[in-house]
Amino acid sequence: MTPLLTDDERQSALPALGDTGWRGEEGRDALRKIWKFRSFSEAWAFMSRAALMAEKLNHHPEWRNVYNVVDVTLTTHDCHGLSALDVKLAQAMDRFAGSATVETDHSAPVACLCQVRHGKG
Ligand SMILES: C[C@H](O)[C@H](O)[C@H]1CNC2=NC(N)=NC(=O)C2=N1
Repeated sequence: MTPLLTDDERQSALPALGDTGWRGEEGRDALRKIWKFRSFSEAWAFMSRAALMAEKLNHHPEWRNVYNVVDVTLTTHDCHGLSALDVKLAQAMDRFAGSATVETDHSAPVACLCQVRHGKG
């Protein structure tokens, strides 16, 4: 069983991850980061490297890719929260992502959803 990060471990690891654009995920003990690459090809190259690291660590991301955007959530299902493996994978992903743009504003006001939208943009 993978242990949850202790308060001390959180204090020492999370602020630095916050500085690179990792955020908490609403309602979960999980880290989230959204990268925007220059192309799908660069996004895929990043995902390939991250996938190999995930296999090596036997620790896998929840992620979504749309064109050049990769939206990653890290948490440890085993202990229902953050463990040292999430910190390790987050740090590795930061190395692999290089200078890709980071989107830190994850939420849009719900008011934007009040009108039915028909396709196109
Ligand atoms: C059996 C195997 O060790 C588990 O299924 C691993 C695989 N990858 C995993 N990934 C993540 N994020 N959390 C886990 O608890 C986890 N468990």
